[in-house]
Amino acid sequence: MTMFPLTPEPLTREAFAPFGDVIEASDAVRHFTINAGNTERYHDLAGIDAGPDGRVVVSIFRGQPRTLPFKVKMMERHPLGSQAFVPLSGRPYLVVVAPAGTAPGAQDLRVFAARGDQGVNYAPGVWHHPLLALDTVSDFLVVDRSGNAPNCDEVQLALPGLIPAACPGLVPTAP
Ligand SMILES: NC(=O)N[C@@H](O)C(=O)O
Ligand code: NI
Repeated sequence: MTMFPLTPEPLTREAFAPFGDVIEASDAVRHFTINAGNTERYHDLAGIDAGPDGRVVVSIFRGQPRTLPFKVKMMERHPLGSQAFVPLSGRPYLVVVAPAGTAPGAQDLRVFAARGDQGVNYAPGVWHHPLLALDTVSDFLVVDRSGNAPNCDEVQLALPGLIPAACPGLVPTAP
């Protein structure tokens, strides 16, 4: 089985903008001091969307680590709402996305290496691979939609993508 080589890239707000939001305490986002100077608020970081008939829910995903090299054989999307992942374990992880719309092929995938202090929020309908924790069992706070209508479409990739063992974009968590 041939596979399509995928190259991880560092996660930045700009690069991830076509797919959603990056959730991080960066000087590039609006932030201001509150609580009589004790606390800095990094404000309004992600567009949380549960749609007209959904409810926003907060969960914790405890992910088992994936082994690299990793074959990306499927992708999924949530057409009715956004889905945000914020790491609680402080460890790097991988994010694989493709633009909302037509089912992606391996050549449409983007792979981002996220630091342990960066979260992501997938906009509704953005194709993504399910959680890709690395190295050790990792917890993530997840903010997404709960509702009655089905909200998870899956697609199998005719040609799998391959994430290499040595991910140049994987950087240690910021000090
Ligand atoms: N199925 C589920 O809730 N998780 C996936 O949506 C995922 O993106 O990890
Ligand atoms: Ni998902």
